[in-house]
Amino acid sequence: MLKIKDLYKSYNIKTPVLSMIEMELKQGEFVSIIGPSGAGKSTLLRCINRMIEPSEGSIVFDETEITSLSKKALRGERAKIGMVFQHYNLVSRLTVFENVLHGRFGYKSTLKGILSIFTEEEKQLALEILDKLGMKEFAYKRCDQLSGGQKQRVGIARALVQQPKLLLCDEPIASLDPNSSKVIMDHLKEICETMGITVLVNLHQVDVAVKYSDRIIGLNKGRVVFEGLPKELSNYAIQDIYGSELEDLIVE
Ligand SMILES: Nc1ncnc2c1ncn2[C@@H]1O[C@H](COP(=O)(O)OP(=O)(O)OP(=O)(O)O)[C@@H](O)[C@H]1O
Repeated sequence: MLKIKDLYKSYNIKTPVLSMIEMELKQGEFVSIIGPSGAGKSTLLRCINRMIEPSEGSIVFDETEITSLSKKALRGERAKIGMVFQHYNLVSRLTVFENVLHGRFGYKSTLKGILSIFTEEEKQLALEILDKLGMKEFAYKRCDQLSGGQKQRVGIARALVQQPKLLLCDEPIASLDPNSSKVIMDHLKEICETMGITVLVNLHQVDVAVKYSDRIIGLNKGRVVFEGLPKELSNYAIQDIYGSELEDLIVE
């Protein structure tokens, strides 16, 4: 359902941040991308929905070449790709319910979006998803009154209300404590397994990637240096992925 070929991205002419990226995801897979800080994980994720413009290469999602789409056509494809952010990206003065409904903007005309006109079905869907994530009782609370873990569940609900085929999660647990992290990862795994939504998640924690993923991709300096099953992630592979950063960690 997603096929990336020969993807390059450089922010300046000198050094590419991503080089020769090749990867494929199947429908319903749970795949993690791991790698040291600056390896290009966020850039890769954001190239997929063109929040960042790739420099070269092909990204075929759901049989559509994403890189050559016009702005209007891209909007339609983006609606099928949900995104979850490390810092949630919620409007803190609005309620949980309002934030979740923002996930429907991709399906609306600009005017209906500005006026926040949503159908009864859309409102029902938002409440059902909040219920699934254990957040229905908070629906009419302002988002600035929530804990980090609760905010992230709202972020996931906003992505799910898009009824996406693919969920891109950019370090969704990097700002959370271990208990909240587990709740979020369990929800993402369940969404993948029960709804058949493909989940691609950037993670800093190797143990979490091993526990939850069907497959792991290791990035170092913008290149894929590992791709395999969690059980294939040997100490050598971890060394390849983390390189000198791993040595720094051991010294500490
Ligand atoms: N807008 C930008 N302009 C210039 N360089 C950028 C920009 N965004 C990212 N970079 C650079 O691209 C490289 C990859 O950054 P990216 O955020 O994709 O890595 P990452 O693996 O997600 O890192 P982290 O785990 O710290 O978030 C870094 O060297 C970063 O400084």
